[in-house]
Amino acid sequence: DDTSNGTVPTPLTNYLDTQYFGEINIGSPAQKFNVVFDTGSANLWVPSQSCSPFSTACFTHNRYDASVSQTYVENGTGFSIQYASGNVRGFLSEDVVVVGGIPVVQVFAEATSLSAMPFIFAKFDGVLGMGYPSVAIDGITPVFDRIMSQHVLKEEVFSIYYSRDPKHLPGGELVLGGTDPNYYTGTFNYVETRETGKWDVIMKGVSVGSRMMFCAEGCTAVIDTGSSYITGPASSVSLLMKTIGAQQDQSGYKVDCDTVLSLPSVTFHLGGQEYSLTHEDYILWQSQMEGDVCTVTFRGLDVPPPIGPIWILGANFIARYYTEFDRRNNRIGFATAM
Ligand SMILES: CCc1nc(N)nc(N)c1-c1ccc2c(c1)N(CCCOC)[C@H](c1ccccc1)CC2
Repeated sequence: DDTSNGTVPTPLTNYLDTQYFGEINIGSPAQKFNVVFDTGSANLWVPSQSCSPFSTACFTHNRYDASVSQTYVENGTGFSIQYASGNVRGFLSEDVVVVGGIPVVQVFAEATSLSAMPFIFAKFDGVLGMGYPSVAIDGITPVFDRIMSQHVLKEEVFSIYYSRDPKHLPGGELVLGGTDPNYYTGTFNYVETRETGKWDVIMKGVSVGSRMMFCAEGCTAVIDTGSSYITGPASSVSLLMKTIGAQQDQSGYKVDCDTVLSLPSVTFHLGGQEYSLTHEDYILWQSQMEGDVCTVTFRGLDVPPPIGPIWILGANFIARYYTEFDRRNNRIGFATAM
């Protein structure tokens, strides 16, 4: 954790190209936790030692034990957070949190109940929200804001690299204070955030092959490191899936693996640039007992107004486009990932 040049890397683990998480420490002595660094939320929570033994998802993960930490400060305020895929309830505590070697005194939540679906599938323990303070539950100052106020970072930005192949090490990297040229080529193209307070931008359209099919009049896109997939309004995604010949089953959309090579690219128009994903980027090809299964990593999700309708560009987009989140200039930069 070399903060001498003001940039701090944290290696991430890539689980099946669908979950990316890195290690943080909480308390003294240090208690280790795997967390998703999540631009779609702005709170830190980890499972609590005091979680109910009936909460399977809590019980199968590392749990924070306040009673053994010399730097623990009691708070006790209630906490509840809702994600697109699951909710978490608990209470607030305060302790020293260390990210990439930088210590901050942080108010965070001890989770006492996690919705079994889908947290039983979580390979990570908790979530470290990298969103703006304006979306933080209970008005808690987020971790990155606490780090910025220490003035140890070269720039008030953070960047995310997600690898596209679980065998490729590291599975990813978070950089606080800058970017890591080892993981991108070319220059960054920037898009202003739509309203300061969220990591979202105006998208100018979504094309399939050369045809502009959705969002032609403009729409909102959230750049969300906490989502595995790309989501869009259910009607749009279902038309997109029909166009590429995908069938929907209970676990999402599938295509016949021998049609994969002929699938069209899907292009997202952000700022002055077109960001294309090919079948390499949006098909999850898994060889299973009953043969190969090709899952399309798009999901329909209708987010109710006033926030929705929105598109969420998640891990499969970020794996193709190395992303810099710039708090100084309220903008998001994309470069081609290595
Ligand atoms: C990181 C928190 C979060 N933040 C935001 N903004 N959006 C969402 N959707 C999540 C979220 C909540 C819960 C889970 C999740 C993600 N998972 C995905 C990790 C993505 O890692 C990058 C896993 C999963 C496995 C199976 C099927 C669905 C989901 C475990 C469960």
